[in-house]
Amino acid sequence: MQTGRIIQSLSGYYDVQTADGQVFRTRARGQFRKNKEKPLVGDFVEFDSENGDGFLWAIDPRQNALVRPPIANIDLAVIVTALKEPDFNPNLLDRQLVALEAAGVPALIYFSKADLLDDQELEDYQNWQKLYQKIGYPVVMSGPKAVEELTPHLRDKVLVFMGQTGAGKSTLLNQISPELALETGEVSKALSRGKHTTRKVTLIPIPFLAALIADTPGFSSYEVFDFPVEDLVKYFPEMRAASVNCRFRACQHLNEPGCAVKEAVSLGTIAASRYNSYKLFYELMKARKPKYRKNK
Ligand SMILES: Nc1nc2c(ncn2[C@@H]2O[C@H](COP(=O)(O)OP(=O)(O)OP(=O)(O)O)[C@@H](O)[C@H]2O)c(=O)[nH]1
Ligand SMILES: [Zn+2]
Repeated sequence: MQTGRIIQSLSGYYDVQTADGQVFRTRARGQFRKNKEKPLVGDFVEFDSENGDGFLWAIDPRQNALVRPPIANIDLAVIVTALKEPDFNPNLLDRQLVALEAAGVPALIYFSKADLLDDQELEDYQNWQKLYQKIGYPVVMSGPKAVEELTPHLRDKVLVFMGQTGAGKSTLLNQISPELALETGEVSKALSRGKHTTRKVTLIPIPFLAALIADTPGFSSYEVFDFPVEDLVKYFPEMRAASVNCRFRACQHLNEPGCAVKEAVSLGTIAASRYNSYKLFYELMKARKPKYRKNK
């Protein structure tokens, strides 16, 4: 028995890389299908391989996983957010942050197109940068120092890049590693060609960072949250922290008296924009039709 990480899946085959860099093509054992357990790219697995015929025997417990792209054990998601063209949308950024918090995936915010801002705008955006940094998210602004600033955050990690179309993902990848940008571009083009194209998921190495990056970007615009609305506050770290002081244990931080979250918003220690996102998502989640399918 050997252990390794799945670095590619294609038509029911899983390519597993061992610590010494060797790659073995494997198939999942029938027991996985029976248990409705599906190996994901990024999974650490136990497998054996003889004469090129490999089988997966077990999947190690996952640290986290995303649906889009279907990758497990992600160390960092880089959210690429344009400051201009399209205009910065804090709501969209918060939506992506909440989805990542809910999935247990650490996030870094990359603000692209800072060069398109005038001095006044740049000052405003430095305030956004501070706001998110204070919550605990690393924030990097585009510019000549961006790659240098990003490098320590990316080293040795399994990465997913996400962000709206036109946000600047390819441009950033190109700055980090030109060969990589080319490769991802080609792969995503191949993927979008048609529904009948075989679904392939790959982690591509970035040798100088000793990192791996998913070849497909994460979700971009609208994402339905699939957790109970009561949990929403947990995924706003600064609100979660404040909410322990709410008078009522079941406080939803809307109209309840003695709400420590609203108090913090009025004092300015929690940003109004973040609270607005909370309220908006809350309303959207309340308004959606209940789903009767069992979540597994
Ligand atoms: N001025 C400026 N333009 C940028 C920057 N980043 C990206 N752009 C431009 O914005 C446009 C979109 O950038 P891309 O890198 O293709 O965006 P993307 O996120 O990969 O978009 P999709 O491939 O559609 O998902 C291109 O015309 C880029 O040249 C930046 O930092 N400054
Ligand atoms: Zn409250």
